[in-house]
Amino acid sequence: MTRKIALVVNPTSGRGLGARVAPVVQARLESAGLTVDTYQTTCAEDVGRISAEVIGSGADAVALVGGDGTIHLGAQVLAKSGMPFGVIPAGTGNDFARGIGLPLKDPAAAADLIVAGKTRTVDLAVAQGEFITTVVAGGFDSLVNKRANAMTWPKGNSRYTVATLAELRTFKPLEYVVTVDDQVIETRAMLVAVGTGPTYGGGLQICAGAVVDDGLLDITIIQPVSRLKLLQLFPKLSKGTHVGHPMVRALRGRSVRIESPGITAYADGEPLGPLPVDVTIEPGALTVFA
Ligand SMILES: Nc1ncnc2c1ncn2[C@@H]1O[C@H](COP(=O)(O)OP(=O)(O)OP(=O)(O)O)[C@@H](O)[C@H]1O
Repeated sequence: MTRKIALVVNPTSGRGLGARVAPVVQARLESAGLTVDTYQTTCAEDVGRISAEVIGSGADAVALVGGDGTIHLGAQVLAKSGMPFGVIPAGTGNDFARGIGLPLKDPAAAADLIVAGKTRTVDLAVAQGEFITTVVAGGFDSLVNKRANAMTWPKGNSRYTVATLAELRTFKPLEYVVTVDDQVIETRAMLVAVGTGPTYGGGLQICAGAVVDDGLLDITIIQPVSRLKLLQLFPKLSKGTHVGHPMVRALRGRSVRIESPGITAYADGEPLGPLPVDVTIEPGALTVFA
């Protein structure tokens, strides 16, 4: 019997990349003999609504075209549904896709994984009643995000560089209480991150070494460092060479509470809400083509 795939496209992801790659993916799936129903989302709510409709519609699988925001929205209804779920990376960050080892710049190759039909299950974090597909973090990076979001200039990623430099001028290490399972850690830190996968921010290995299906959360505490050291840390995060550095404390656990007054937590690149935040793990919650 012909497999039927629902292709849910966020055309705005990756500043329009989603719209451009969708026809390529549809053609690839159809040429492999699959039946494809394509749905273009018109707003954020459409991603969950359409994914939910598709689960009961007789489709064999869903494929989402988009970035981490789109995957986050889709995961809210696809998690624990058992519905196999394909990802065509089309965002600016694509950290979920990176974490499960998908081809990031080759939509046809990502489509081929759906054609091949091999699936695996991956863990999701849960925080504030939402499934989180990559990383929850709060600290220096929250303040940079907040500042960057309030800026109208410059456009694009350079806004984050400007915001980082501006925030560095006044930033002081924050007081945290981090509870990992039964272990309570009271510490000053630059930021605390909790992830099921290794990266956020488009490849920064904040939870380097996180394994997406080990049933555990990876916790990173960046200890207080000088402004210069913090600036030096960011390029290291891209390469993952910060691992083992004395300023980086790494732990693993099944539940985490992050507390720090006045700090907003971010999850999958979007604001999640003010700390404190409790994070738990839902092992094997998503079934993905990979
Ligand atoms: N038509 C639309 N369909 C779906 N989402 C939309 C739409 N318009 C705006 N959005 C919003 O776009 C956000 C960004 O999408 P997404 O995260 O997939 O792309 P991105 O930001 O380019 O990639 P990344 O998060 O990987 O950096 C979504 O979280 C959603 O809130």
